[in-house]
Amino acid sequence: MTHYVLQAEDVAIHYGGVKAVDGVALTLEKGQIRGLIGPNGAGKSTVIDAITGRRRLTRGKVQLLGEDVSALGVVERRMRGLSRSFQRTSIFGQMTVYRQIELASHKMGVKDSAADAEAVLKELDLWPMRDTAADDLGYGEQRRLDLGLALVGRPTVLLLDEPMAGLSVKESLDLAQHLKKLTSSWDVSVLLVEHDMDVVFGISDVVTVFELGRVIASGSPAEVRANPRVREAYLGSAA
Ligand SMILES: Nc1ncnc2c1ncn2[C@@H]1O[C@H](COP(=O)(O)OP(=O)(O)OP(=O)(O)O)[C@@H](O)[C@H]1O
Repeated sequence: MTHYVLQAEDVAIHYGGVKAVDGVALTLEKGQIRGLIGPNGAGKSTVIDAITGRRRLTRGKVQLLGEDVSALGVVERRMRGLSRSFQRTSIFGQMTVYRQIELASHKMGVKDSAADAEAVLKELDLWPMRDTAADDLGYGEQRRLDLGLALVGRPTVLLLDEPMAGLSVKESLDLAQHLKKLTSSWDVSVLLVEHDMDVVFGISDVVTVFELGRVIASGSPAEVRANPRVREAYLGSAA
C-alpha cells in the first residue's frame, strides 16, 4: 500500500450555492510534484486553501502523513509540515535576505534558526545575497526568497499558487529547476498550481486537471496531454 504524504479525500468547499470545489481527491507521494491546472475559476486556489486550512471544508478530509488534520488551523498544519507560498510576494523590502529567513524560522519555533536559514538560502542559491536588502534583489531572486519563507522548518509538503506568475522564461526555468532539486535533496512533495504549461508539463510527475470544481483528468504529463477532454476543455488544439 502506498503511504501518501498528503491525501485529500472528497474535498468540497461551497460558498452558498457556488460549488467552488466539489468532491476532489488528491494525493502526494514523498518527493512528488503534482501539477494542478485548469481554467480561471476552476477551483485551484480554493483547493489549496482547503488543504492548508485557510477555508473550512464543507465536506471531506485532509490527511498529512496519515493523520487527519481537517480540524486543525493554518498555523498548526504549518507546524506539522504543510507549507504554502502565495501568488503575491510576502517579503519585507528593507530587511536583508538572511534576516527575514532567520526571523521566519525563529517565529516558527525552529531551535537553530540560524542553521535553518543558512540551509534554506544555500539550497536556493541565495546565500551570496544574504546581506542584500530584498528590494535590491532581482524579481526572480525575490520569488526565490518567497519560496525560502515557505521552506523554513523543513516542511514535508509545499503548496504553490502560481509561483511563476510575472517571471521571465529564464527566471521561470530557474525557479522550476530549484523546485525539482528540492524534491530530491529535501524530499519535499509539491502541489503546483501554475498557468505556465511548459513548466507544469516539464517538472511534474503527475498532473491533475480541474474544471468547475471537479477533477476531469489525472495522470502522467503525457497521459494528460493526450486526453481528448483536456485538450478540448483547456489545452486547445495547439497542445
Ligand atoms: N470567497 C468566495 N465567495 C464566493 N465565491 C468564491 C469565493 N472565492 C472563490 N469563489 C469562486 O469559487 C470558484 C473557484 O475559484 P478559485 O479562485 O479557486 O479558482 P482558480 O482555479 O484558482 O482560478 P484562477 O486560475 O483564476 O486563480 C470561482 O467560481 C470563484 O468565483
